[in-house]
Formats: sequence, C-alpha cells, structure tokens
Amino acid sequence: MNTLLEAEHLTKVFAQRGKEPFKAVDDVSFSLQAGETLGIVGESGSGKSTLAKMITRLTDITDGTLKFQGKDITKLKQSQLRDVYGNIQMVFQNPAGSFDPRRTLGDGIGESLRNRGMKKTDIAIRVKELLEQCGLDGELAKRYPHEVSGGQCQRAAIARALAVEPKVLICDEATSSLDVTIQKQIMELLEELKDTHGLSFIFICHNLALVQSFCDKVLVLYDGKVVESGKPDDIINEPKEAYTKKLVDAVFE
Ligand SMILES: Nc1ncnc2c1ncn2[C@@H]1O[C@H](COP(=O)(O)OP(=O)(O)OP(=O)(O)O)[C@@H](O)[C@H]1O
Repeated sequence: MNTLLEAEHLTKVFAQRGKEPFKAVDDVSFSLQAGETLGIVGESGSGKSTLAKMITRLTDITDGTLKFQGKDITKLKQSQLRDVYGNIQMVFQNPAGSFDPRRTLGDGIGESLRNRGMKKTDIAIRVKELLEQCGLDGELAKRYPHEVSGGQCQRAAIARALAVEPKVLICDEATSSLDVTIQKQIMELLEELKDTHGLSFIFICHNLALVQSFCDKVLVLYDGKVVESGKPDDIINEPKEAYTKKLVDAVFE
C-alpha cells in the first residue's frame, strides 16, 4: 500500500486571552492511502476545519505527528512547506471568497504556476486546460469571481487546486454553499478527477449522505475527538454512538 498521509495523535490547543486554553482537536489519528477518499464528518464546532488546517499547516500542530509519504512534516517551517504543499491542496466552502475579487479567475488559477517560474504564454494555455478539465469554458479565465455563478466559481477553485498537480485534495465543505443540483454536479466532477488525476481526497462534510456515496472510510468527530470510524455504510447502517445516530437521522430521516 502507498500511504500518503499518516496522522498520529494530532492535537490542537488554542490559547485564548483571559480564558482557559481550548482543545479543538484531541488525539486524532488516521491514514490516507493513494487513491483513497477519507470523509470527516461531525456537527458544527466538532473540529473538522481545524483538523484540515492542521493538515495543510494553515495552523500549527500543538501535538502529535503528521507524515507525508513517510516524511515527518509536523514541524516544517513555512519555507520548507512549499514542496510538500504542492502535493496537498485545499478547496474551501465559499468559492468566491477564496479568490481575490480584484483579479481574474485566470490570474488566481495561474498564480502558483507563476510562482514556479512558468512562462506567461504557457500559463495561459495551462489555465485554459485546467478550466476545461473542470467542465468550464476556457474563456472564463478572463472573468472576475463576481462575474460567475457559485458553481462555476467552485469549479475554478478546483482548477486552481489542480494547477500544482497535487496528490491529495482536501475539500472542506466544498459543496455546502451550493444548491442541490450544483452540489451533485461538483460531486460528479470530483469523482471524475479522482480517476483522471489519480487523486486522493479528504472530504470534510456534515452531510453523511454525500460521504456515503463518495468516501471509502469515514471519521466521525465530536468535540475534537474521533468517536467512530470505519466504512460509511457500516457507520450509517449501524451507528455505535448516539451522536453518530443523530447525524445519520438528520440526513436520512
Ligand atoms: N483560532 C481559534 N481560537 C479559539 N478557538 C477556535 C479557533 N478556531 C476554531 N476554534 C474553535 O474550535 C472548535 C472547532 O472549530 P472548527 O471550525 O474546527 O469546527 P468545524 O467542525 O469545522 O465547524 P463548522 O462545521 O461550523 O465549520 C470550535 O469550538 C471553534 O470555536
């Protein structure tokens, strides 16, 4: 097996001015194999986004270890993280907010390529290609974020994440702000990209139905802790914890 990510006992404690420190993620362990899709579910405030930010090092890890392809990346400095994070990209919930409103989508998608020294003409070709791979017309590169729909903007955000050819894509509630039809289309796109780009996913979501159709395995988070983990079907059909049962009932009732 080709293990991409290995997290052991990940813990995040936020210092809070004038208050007790707050443990948002508490002793979370998991692994992600190549080609695998790991779902992380839990109610609001359970620590899902904090965990995603720890994996992408948008926030520091207080305790525990994180390895990428066997290499310990827990304490790497920002300057050392660039190579690793070409391999791990993130797509967020609010697509428009993830682009600079003053720059075109093409500019945003091409930024990482510019940073890597690609020539302007090659960037334009690559950006068009990426947009098309994500089901958009290449001409959309000229538009600003407010000039496209939410679904189109999320496709562009996925195109931007793919620009650096990552191995792992972390989707943090990436379809939650979209209406159901568009949500379905984005899920179909992700499914397709999984095969065409050989991607592995960490799919963060509060909707167990989406996790069931997309993920190979799932972690259920509650108060920063993993309360249950396994195959989505098993967890949905036979939830062991009352908390998980509540999450299941919320979607399937
Ligand atoms: N910078 C911070 N300082 C203090 N507490 C924080 C900070 N960031 C997050 N938290 C707290 O950590 C807990 C987990 O938050 P997190 O955003 O990870 O939850 P979540 O499961 O992603 O929720 P949602 O589904 O609403 O996005 C929450 O109680 C939140 O208030």
